[in-house]
Amino acid sequence: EGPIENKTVKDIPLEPYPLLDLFEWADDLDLTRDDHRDEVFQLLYENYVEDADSTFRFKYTTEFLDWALKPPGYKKEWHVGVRVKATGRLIGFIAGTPCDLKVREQLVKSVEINFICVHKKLRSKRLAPILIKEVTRRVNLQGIFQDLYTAGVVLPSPVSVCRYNHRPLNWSKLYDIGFSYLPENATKTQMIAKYTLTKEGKLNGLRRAELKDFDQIFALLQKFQERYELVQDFTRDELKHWLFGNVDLQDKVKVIHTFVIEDEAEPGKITDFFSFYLLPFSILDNEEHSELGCAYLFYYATDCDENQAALKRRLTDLIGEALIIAKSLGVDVFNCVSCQDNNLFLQDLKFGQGDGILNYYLFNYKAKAINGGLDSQQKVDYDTVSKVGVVML
Ligand SMILES: Cc1c(C(=O)c2nccn2C)oc2cccc(OCCCNCc3cccnc3)c12
Repeated sequence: EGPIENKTVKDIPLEPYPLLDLFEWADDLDLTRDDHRDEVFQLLYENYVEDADSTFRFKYTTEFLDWALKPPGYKKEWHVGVRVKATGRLIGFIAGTPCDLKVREQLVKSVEINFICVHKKLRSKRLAPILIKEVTRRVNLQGIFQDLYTAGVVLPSPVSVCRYNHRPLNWSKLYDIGFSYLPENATKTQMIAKYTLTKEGKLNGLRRAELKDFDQIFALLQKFQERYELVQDFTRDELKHWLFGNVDLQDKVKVIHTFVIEDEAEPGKITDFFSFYLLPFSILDNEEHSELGCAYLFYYATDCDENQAALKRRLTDLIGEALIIAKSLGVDVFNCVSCQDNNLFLQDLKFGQGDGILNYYLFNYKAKAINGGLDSQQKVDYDTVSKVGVVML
């Protein structure tokens, strides 16, 4: 296992990749400027569609982009844009963000590539491969030669494959918009009852995380993720950003929500934490509903280290709390991927398997395949846990 091609910075072209004559690189792009951030927002909002039949489109907030695109150590050169020369209009974008990895204990300095987007009207111009080459060139110039990215499409040799899972929180709305179906042997009342949550969870000591908890959260996650073969090697500042984001944001526009369990027997001691981020979808063709509230499970950890059965019970209770909180925030569906130890709680918490597959790619690094929690038919294997600890946005 290791890098495939050992390039050095001096092999890397200093000039940007050539573009078709009517385009130019947006070298001035600076996402600390509201006008530039809003241009990226607009491009993604109108052209970055997740589901195949264009029923839904990600409903970005600028707060989401600020959080996702500007973690500690980010480089503005890695926010790569393409403009139409004649009009200055932004029509292409791709982002790289710092993401040091550990692949089976090997430290791999890498960058996470995300948000690749080309304007709908310019899809056939082979711009996407040039965007990937250009952001890779700029990352290489900084001495980083490995990239991590995920895609629904199958490209040569993913390092891991995971599956989407969905937990309805507002079943009747998901049914109305055609996302959830009514099984033959069930009535709508029964389906609504199936997904109804209790008002309170089971765990005492649950509260929102505060910055004073951070040291314990950091230590808890470092220890917890020793069980995985692919993890992000967070600095303290990075994890603080990913779990607390802009601490001064009101709950209403907060993107990232992090909670802790404080040990009743030992006040001040944090035994568990979990987090999820909110990223709604616009519903494109439904007069009754215009938006779908989505929460995505993010990082979590527990100090429960007895046996698999105890861990299963603990994680089920912990993420069960996340469902109740997400529901109280108006979320309609709680999403997670078959990574981390998620397979332990998917069934008991009534997650359904999605038809979305998430391939993890590690560019320019040869690694034996890492268990993504799926069986040979790429269905969730509820009897195994994945060895993937990295949660991609
Ligand atoms: C996307 C997504 C969906 C849906 O498409 C969906 N759920 C309900 C209705 N729909 C149509 O369901 C998931 C389940 C697990 C992980 C997921 O996504 C994992 C990756 C999420 N990426 C979000 C993101 C991050 C950065 C930039 N843009 C988008 C998803």
